[in-house]
Amino acid sequence: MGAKDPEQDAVLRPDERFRGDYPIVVEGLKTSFGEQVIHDDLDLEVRRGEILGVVGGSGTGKSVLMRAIIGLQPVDAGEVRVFGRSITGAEPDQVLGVRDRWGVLFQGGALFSTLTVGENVEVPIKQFYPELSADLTHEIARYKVRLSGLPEDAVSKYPSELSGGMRKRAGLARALALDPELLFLDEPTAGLDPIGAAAFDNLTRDLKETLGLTVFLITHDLDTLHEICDRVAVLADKKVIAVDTVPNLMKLDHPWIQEYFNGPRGRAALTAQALDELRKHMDMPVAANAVKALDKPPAGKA
Ligand SMILES: Nc1ncnc2c1ncn2[C@@H]1O[C@H](COP(=O)(O)OP(=O)(O)OP(=O)(O)O)[C@@H](O)[C@H]1O
Repeated sequence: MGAKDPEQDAVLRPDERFRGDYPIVVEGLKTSFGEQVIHDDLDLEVRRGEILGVVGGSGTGKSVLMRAIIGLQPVDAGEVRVFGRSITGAEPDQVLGVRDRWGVLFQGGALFSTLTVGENVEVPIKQFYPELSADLTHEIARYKVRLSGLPEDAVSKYPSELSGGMRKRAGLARALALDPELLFLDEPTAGLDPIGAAAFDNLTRDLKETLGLTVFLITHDLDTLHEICDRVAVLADKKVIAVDTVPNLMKLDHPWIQEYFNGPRGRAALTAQALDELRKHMDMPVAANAVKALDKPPAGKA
């Protein structure tokens, strides 16, 4: 548990990266809207350097949990600590030095429609580093847009001029604006075609590996869970009922988990992942034959 780690609760200097084991610790969280209790005694720890997938049925409170962690959701009970600092009940200026260490891609991107992509990325830079020159701010924004896999000319485009996939990447560029250590992604591949979704997954994994990010990733996308998540947290019954790797979760005897991971869509995602692995070894006849067999559409389908 994080409290035993001497680095866990150390106060960070602005130039220092978090070195504790758990950048996010949630203990005994309770949230509600009026009479409707969303979370009750929920615990969660996110490990440094992992991509943690967060899944659960619609309305189980995945987005509300993310909002509670970043301090946008009032909390009835419990505590949220990010980089060892308590977020619950803290005034915004008390968590300065923490808020600029995370980036958030909200569902739908949440870009300002009247600003260009570049200007959108500049917003957090200007907010947290107003002393930077306009030239340097533009340059950083341009770099983040390129890092997110957008072409150079996207910098001067408005969100309405971009495809859905490009808008997600623009939202990601803004989330990366401050060189975060922690990235929150709320359903980043929703609405993308499978090729666009796979490309976004690859980008997330590459960024995690090259920038050393910890990623809190809400998703319904089984391919994403199989392909890039180190562990997955399952929300049900107002709590996180399990956190583990996908293969370990699949062994659990919970009805929702079984239906989700071992149902037809879960099995299809697993087959797709197996095919990807086998395609890397097509020089081996056994792999080539297996790909040929598995790639056939099921009987009765065109
Ligand atoms: N601002 C709000 N006011 C009242 N109820 C809310 C508000 N935001 C969320 N809720 C309720 O909280 C519950 C959890 O919502 P949340 O958006 O976290 O679900 P989710 O697990 O992210 O769902 P989905 O997978 O459909 O996006 C839902 O019942 C929702 O109606």
